[in-house]
Amino acid sequence: MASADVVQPPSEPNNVSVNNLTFSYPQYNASESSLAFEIADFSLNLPPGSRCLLSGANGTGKTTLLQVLAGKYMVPRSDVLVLGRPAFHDVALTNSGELSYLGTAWRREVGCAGSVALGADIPARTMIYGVPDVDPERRNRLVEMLDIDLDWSMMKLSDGQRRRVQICLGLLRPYKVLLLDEVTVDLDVVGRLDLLEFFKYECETRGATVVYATHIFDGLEGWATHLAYLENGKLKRGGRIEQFAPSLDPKLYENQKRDGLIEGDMQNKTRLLELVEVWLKEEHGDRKKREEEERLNPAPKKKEVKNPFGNRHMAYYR
Ligand SMILES: Nc1ncnc2c1ncn2[C@@H]1O[C@H](COP(=O)(O)OP(=O)(O)OP(=O)(O)O)[C@@H](O)[C@H]1O
Repeated sequence: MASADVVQPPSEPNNVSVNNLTFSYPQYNASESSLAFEIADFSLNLPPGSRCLLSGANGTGKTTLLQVLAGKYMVPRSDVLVLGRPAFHDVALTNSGELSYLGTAWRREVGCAGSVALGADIPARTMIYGVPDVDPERRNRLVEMLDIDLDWSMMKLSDGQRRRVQICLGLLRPYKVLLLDEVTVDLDVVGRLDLLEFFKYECETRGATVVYATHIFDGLEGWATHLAYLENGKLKRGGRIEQFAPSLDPKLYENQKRDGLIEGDMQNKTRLLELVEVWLKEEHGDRKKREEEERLNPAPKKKEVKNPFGNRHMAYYR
């Protein structure tokens, strides 16, 4: 057999693959500002089982990136692949539940079962049991873990209780890629840590991948396997977490915990937080300097060229 005919077993594909992605909002008119927001030349690969912390200052593009990964905006097919398939073009990814996105606007988007409004006077049971094709064991586990009382009236819930029901609805089907845009913010500490533990279990046992954008670092030490730090739409730092500090390796963390080398969680929580805090402060200083330079030497106004093919390469000339 000629060597060209030898079929090599395919290497395990990444669950998420972002390849030189460039994206700007379609309606954005860059002629209004020299500080046009754009995700630029962004690449990131996340293998099965990975848990990626998406971090960066306010307005650096975390939500935008998650929404592009979720297939909410059209980008060229090869730029964003989820499970090897184009996130925008392959609608079966979201329809099947293989790709799941839980964002801040999600309250409104999926906060209903059929025609029942989220705030209606119906029990949580109706909402949760209204989702078809769900493994009853998984449903029971989620209801228990999220400490949901199935008799709760959806009309009388606190923000945190309503959020628990919503998270449950979003996790009922076993996703392969889960995109989280700070959905744990309303949860109490125990609820949040239980949920993080559940995600970790799902990644380790089912090879799922989670991308989690958050400003809350409690409990992330020993949880995240990857880190993506964004600065103004660019991936400033990204990759396996231990490359930023060997002590952040989740396996090392587990071993140290087992051997009693980690005294209390507080010491741990600060390592990751301290790392990102330094980057945020650096970025803040750089931005102030840049803004001052731009104030002293304003750039000439740019003129927009209409691009009939969408938003990928917004072209401008002076
Ligand atoms: N629909 C939109 N149209 C145009 N510009 C937008 C839109 N949504 C967000 N932006 C802009 O894109 C940039 C990135 O916003 P994004 O919400 O992705 O940041 P973020 O990192 O998630 O911020 P935060 O940490 O505050 O949640 C901001 O400058 C924002 O003003």
